[in-house]
Amino acid sequence: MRTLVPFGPSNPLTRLAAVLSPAERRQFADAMLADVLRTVRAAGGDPVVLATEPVDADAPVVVDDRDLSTAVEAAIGGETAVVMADLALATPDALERLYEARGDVVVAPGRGGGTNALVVRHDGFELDYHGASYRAHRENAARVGATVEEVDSLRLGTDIDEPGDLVDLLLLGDGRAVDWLRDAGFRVREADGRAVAERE
Ligand SMILES: Nc1nc2c(ncn2[C@@H]2O[C@H](COP(=O)(O)OP(=O)(O)OP(=O)(O)O)[C@@H](O)[C@H]2O)c(=O)[nH]1
Ligand SMILES: C[C@H](OP(=O)(O)O)C(=O)O
Repeated sequence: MRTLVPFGPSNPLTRLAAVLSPAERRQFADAMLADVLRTVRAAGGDPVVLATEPVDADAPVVVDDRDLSTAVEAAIGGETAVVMADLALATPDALERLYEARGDVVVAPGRGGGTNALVVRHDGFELDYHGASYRAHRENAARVGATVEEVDSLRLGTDIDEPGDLVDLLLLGDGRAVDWLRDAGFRVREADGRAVAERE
């Protein structure tokens, strides 16, 4: 399935600014993008990077500097998946479940109310990313009479946004992003019975 992978490489991952420098955030974002592209291909998908500026990537790149929802809506055509570039825990199995779910709209919600992955098979469906986009996308589907299927997946539901997400990647990840984190000195430490990510 054609799979758009939105990517904003200019000052990415600002919620990780407390633990990564601007240059490190860009390197880490690139590593996660590479992992997502590889996983999309392994699931049988056909990735297209939808970026705000030209980037080097192992996939065709479409450049559109308009806001995320406008750019995704313009790039969708026919049956299209949208998989965020910060889903560094995504596996081929999880993406296959997304592709195989029926429904005019298929949503994999992210923790905190986001829409981490989508399949759109309905012409009238409007995109509304940021904020509680999961809720907005369900409402937008209902408005145009589109059926919605939800994919309940830890690996699609865990986007890497905040320092607290890094422990999930260190424990469950398997790719360039987790290698980058380890090379940067991040380790899992147990503190008061909880696992936390810490930089050496
Ligand atoms: N094409 C495009 N992709 C975007 C844009 N904004 C964010 N993205 C991508 O959409 C996905 C989810 O966005 P966020 O979680 O907000 O990522 P981010 O902007 O790097 O991180 P924050 O600065 O912490 O919000 C990531 O893959 C981003 O690279 C945009 O304006 N255009
Ligand atoms: C783009 C946005 O990502 P988040 O900021 O929730 O990670 C969303 O999923 O609507």
